[in-house]
Amino acid sequence: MDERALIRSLVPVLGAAATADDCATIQHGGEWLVLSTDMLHETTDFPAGMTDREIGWMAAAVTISDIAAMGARPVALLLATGLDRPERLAGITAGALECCRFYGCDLAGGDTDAHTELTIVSTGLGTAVRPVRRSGARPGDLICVTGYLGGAQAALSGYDRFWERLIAPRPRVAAGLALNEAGATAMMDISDGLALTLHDMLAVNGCGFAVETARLPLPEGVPEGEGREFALYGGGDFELLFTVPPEHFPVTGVDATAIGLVVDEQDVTADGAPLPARGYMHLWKE
Ligand SMILES: Nc1ncnc2c1ncn2[C@@H]1O[C@H](COP(=O)(O)OP(=O)(O)O)[C@@H](O)[C@H]1O
Ligand SMILES: Cc1ncc(C[n+]2csc(CCOP(=O)(O)OP(=O)(O)O)c2C)c(N)n1
Ligand SMILES: [Mg+2]
Ligand SMILES: [Mg+2]
Ligand SMILES: [Mg+2]
Repeated sequence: MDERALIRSLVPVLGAAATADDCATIQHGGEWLVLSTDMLHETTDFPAGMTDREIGWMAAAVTISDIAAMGARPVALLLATGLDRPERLAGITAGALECCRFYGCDLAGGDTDAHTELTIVSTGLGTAVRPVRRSGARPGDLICVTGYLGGAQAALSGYDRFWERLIAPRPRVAAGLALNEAGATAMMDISDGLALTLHDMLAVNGCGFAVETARLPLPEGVPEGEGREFALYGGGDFELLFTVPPEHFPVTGVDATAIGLVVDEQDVTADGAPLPARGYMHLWKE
């Protein structure tokens, strides 16, 4: 059993909307509230060598990234920490606070508990006049990504100069807001690799995604074949994947690359061949 299959099993129980986007959305007054929560564990999410401060930054960043992915502005974050050792709380909180301040978000509360494995749940609130959803892609739109892909996986594979990229994700909040303003039709963040993310988009759109691998922005100094594997199937980059009508791209102030086209045929392809839904996923033993 994998995480995606398990989440799909919730659809008949909760309805499709509960699992359709990076954030839950609630209409409130003249705007929308967006809400996201993410759980991180020491063994699966915090590579050995990370400091508690870096762990705190990462925990806040993954949630702020989901808010950015809606084209929303982060407002407040709650941090629930299950601690294996009580002395870790100070460093974790300092790191999360640093990240929140950087993005203009209030670290407004949380919860503290004892736990065998360090486990952090960060829950974030943001606002948008009109959130950008994962659905909304239209045939003829460009498929684009911000920044470059594969850096976090390059670090995990021994390319030490990408270490910062792995441990200190930089949510693309300003880009998300600008892309919303510029008319992006669909958006999500790339936490689990480009291929899996495109398949997540496919699941909620009535069209398909055709990518050209020669266009992928890759980690500099990594051999091209390896860099492409990292970009397609490695997790932890936290860039934005979005679709946008060609006449609205590029967007001033947003570092992004067009990597393909939204097409009628409901499939994800790379260079014309089906792209497998492979990437970073949590698994359970059968
Ligand atoms: N246990 C759960 N109950 C309800 N909704 C869930 C649960 N797990 C995941 N989801 C929803 O499924 C979608 C996909 O989750 P996830 O892959 O974690 O998204 P993201 O990578 O953006 O955090 C999200 O909309 C999330 O809110
Ligand atoms: C051991 C390890 N592998 C990979 C990463 C890079 N990384 C950080 S968060 C993340 C994925 C996001 O985690 P997940 O629980 O799937 O969150 P979500 O997709 O819900 O945002 C990855 C791959 C890491 N930090 N540590
Ligand atoms: Mg996301
Ligand atoms: Mg999540
Ligand atoms: Mg994930």
